[in-house]
Amino acid sequence: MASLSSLCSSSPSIKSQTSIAKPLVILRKDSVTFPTRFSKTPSLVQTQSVAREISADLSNTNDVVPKKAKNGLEKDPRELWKRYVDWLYQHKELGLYLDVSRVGFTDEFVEEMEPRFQAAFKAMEELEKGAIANPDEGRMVGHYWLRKPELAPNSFLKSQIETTLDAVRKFADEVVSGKIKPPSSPEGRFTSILSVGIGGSALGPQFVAEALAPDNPPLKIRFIDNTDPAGIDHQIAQLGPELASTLVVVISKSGGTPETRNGLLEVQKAFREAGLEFAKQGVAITQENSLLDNTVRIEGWLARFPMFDWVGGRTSEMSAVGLLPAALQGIDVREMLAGASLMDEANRTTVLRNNPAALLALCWYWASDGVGSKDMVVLPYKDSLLLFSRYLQQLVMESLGKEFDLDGNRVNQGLTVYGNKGSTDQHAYIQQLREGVHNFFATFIEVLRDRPPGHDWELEPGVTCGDYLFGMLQGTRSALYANDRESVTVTVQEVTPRSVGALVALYERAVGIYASLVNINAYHQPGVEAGKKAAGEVLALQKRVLAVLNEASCKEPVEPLTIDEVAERCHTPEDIEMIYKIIAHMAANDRALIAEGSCGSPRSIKVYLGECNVDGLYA
Ligand SMILES: O=P(O)(O)OC[C@H]1O[C@H](O)[C@H](O)[C@@H](O)[C@@H]1O
Repeated sequence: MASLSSLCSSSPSIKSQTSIAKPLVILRKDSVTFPTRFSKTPSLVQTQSVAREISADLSNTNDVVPKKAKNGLEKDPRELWKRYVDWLYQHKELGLYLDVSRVGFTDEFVEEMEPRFQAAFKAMEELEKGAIANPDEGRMVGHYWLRKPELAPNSFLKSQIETTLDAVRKFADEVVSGKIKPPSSPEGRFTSILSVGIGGSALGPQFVAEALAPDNPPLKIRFIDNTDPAGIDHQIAQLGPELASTLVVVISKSGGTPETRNGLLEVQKAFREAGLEFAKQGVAITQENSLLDNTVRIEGWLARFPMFDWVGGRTSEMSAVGLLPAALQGIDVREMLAGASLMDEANRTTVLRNNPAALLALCWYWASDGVGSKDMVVLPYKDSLLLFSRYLQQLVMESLGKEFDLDGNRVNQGLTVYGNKGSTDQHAYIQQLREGVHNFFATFIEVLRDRPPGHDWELEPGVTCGDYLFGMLQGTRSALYANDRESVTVTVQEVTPRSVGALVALYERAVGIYASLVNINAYHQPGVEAGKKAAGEVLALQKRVLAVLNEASCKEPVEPLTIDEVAERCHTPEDIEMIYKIIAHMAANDRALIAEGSCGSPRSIKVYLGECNVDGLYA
């Protein structure tokens, strides 16, 4: 007897690009006359239409059904089943399903949005052909070409993509095999990766490492993704003598990001102190002729791989940025690319119902009124997908969080993303989601396979740990919906390079389509420049404060200055608060005020402050 499990089986894949789905089947054949039209593989449209007939049969009952919720959300279980069947997207070859039935968009809304979706599909088609889809920076947007190089608008780009992929895989193979080895390490091979990068140069590799790294990878990866000295020290301390067999992969598209540069300088210092030659263990992934690229060439590092200006940081997981760290951990990058490519293909259809990325964009628009009025809570019910929401935070919020639209109107757009994992988060903030302020919609990521075949274990008769996890997801989904909280569910068979590649591609495309719906440029990030500029100004002010304090503390007797006087001498009285904070931070770190030779021996700022009556300062 057929069963619902056939919906989830990963039976031999049907060789077709799009979502040929095994039809939904009903457990008890007598509950519905199952159409006999499935003698051949149905197209999705057929499946959908037949599914509509199935659900129509189901709705012919005499049961008393609850009234629809005030906001129009369907609450009748039979109608919900019909909606579930009617709208379920199935990609049979990927074994990936998207359930949008718990988002209450109406048929009228879908009809109303159709022209915008067709425009979005057209824009996406032009983007893939090489249009300047990032007009603010005058750039093409080519991350989809990374998994289908023949899509690239010219042979040079195609060749760059293919050559880089070959070089990444060859290098990784030679490191893992020991053909490329560190100059002096007892193991005689590289055993660790220390990735130095931030933002899109870290979040993708971190997400994929957590999701896909085997229990005993050929090289174990750790990350320096911030300019926190204590964090850097911690990573280097954990490496200890293993620094000698560590491959340092410095990732920076611009090659000039301060945090990454600082991390590199700190790591190079650690290498010097350990008597190791950094260049022989250093690899860079950066744009041609960037500051980092030039450093690599001058210092003769072990290897460098290019980043392309038409790939953004937040969409670089399928470039060398993501593929090199993954391959070094023994992850099958071809499978990642294949999963992404299959998902891309599915997302090229202009039939909204058959386009999973468009369906996601539809749900986002409906749920957040096209203005980000509700947050997207991402809840993967799988430990290994813990970092998916952090990855999506940059992909979604750095793409959609924009002040102006493409016509220059101030829109302050965005879509807030947060979440960790289920069922763990049920013990943290689900209380508020269920009963508190209704300012979100949920995204459940369901992984059907709990453990590798043959490894399952019943912790009570007929029940496994995975059943609990499944039950918690379904229970939370139902409990939220019962209180009118909407959700989508993305289901994959298991966490594999292919399904992870597909998830990355699904959300990259959904962001791009959604951006078209709300008329914004998803591919630039003007807002981050403001923060970087302001940080630079703080450091410049700190230099002036140091000069003023150096001079004052050099005098005999020492010249006590008030905060006001320091600000006056820095010629920026309006920066008095920042000056106060700068001095306090330096005092907390007991910074030396006077460099050797300028005026006596180095003296601690604390000593100087102790000799002054600089009022109001931290102790
Ligand atoms: O890769 P990098 O050039 O070092 O940039 C790292 C990150 O810097 C900025 O924060 C950008 O907004 C991100 O999109 C980028 O991923």
